[in-house]
Amino acid sequence: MPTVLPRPVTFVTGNTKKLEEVRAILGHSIPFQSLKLDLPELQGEPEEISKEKARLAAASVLWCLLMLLILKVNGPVLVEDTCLCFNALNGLPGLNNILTAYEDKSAYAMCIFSLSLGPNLEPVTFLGKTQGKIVPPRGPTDFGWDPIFQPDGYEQTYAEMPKEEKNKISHRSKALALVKSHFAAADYIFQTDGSH
Ligand SMILES: O=P(O)(O)OP(=O)(O)OP(=O)(O)OC[C@H]1O[C@@H](n2cnc3c(O)ncnc32)[C@H](O)[C@@H]1O
Ligand SMILES: [Mg+2]
Repeated sequence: MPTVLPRPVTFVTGNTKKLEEVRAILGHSIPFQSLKLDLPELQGEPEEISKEKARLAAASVLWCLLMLLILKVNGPVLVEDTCLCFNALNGLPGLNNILTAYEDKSAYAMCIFSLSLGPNLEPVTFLGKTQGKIVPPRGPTDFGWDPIFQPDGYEQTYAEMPKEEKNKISHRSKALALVKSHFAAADYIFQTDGSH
């Protein structure tokens, strides 16, 4: 039985840069709209989010928020949480300068999308990771920690790369590839009134 979705997928974020990337990566692959809302930071104290597991647990708190958003949006909702995790600090997201004390500068960028299709349906999560290392900042400073993250196999930081290049290899694009396959495989029908 196909699942009928009454609206396009609403991506909720307070971060314009994130939205730009999601838009560019998704293109027209799924019916999509956005809602700018400052989502509460759900992680709590930094120590609590030091482990990937805890991060995933935080995602379950996010599920509750998703339910509220679904009622607000009255359709499928997609949200995303990102972190830059340092291997020397056991996956702890945190300040670049802490790392100067460690020889191991390896890190990974991680993105977790949560998709909720309706109040009675279990949310689905999609995780994308890109391995790299922390370097002294290089490139434009308009998006978070992009200047200090250099992905493995590249001489440029995320910030120095052309956007299309980052969007090909990023944590976000890997997670969104899973979102796209999910939609390609699922039996969803988007209801439209023909006006768009
Ligand atoms: O409303 P939301 O979607 O939560 O937006 P946010 O800005 O709070 O985003 P996160 O909590 O997911 O991200 C934590 C920080 O990481 C930054 N960030 C997220 N994705 C990034 C990326 O691809 N490159 C660099 N910095 C990024 C972002 O600017 C935040 O300062
Ligand atoms: Mg946030």
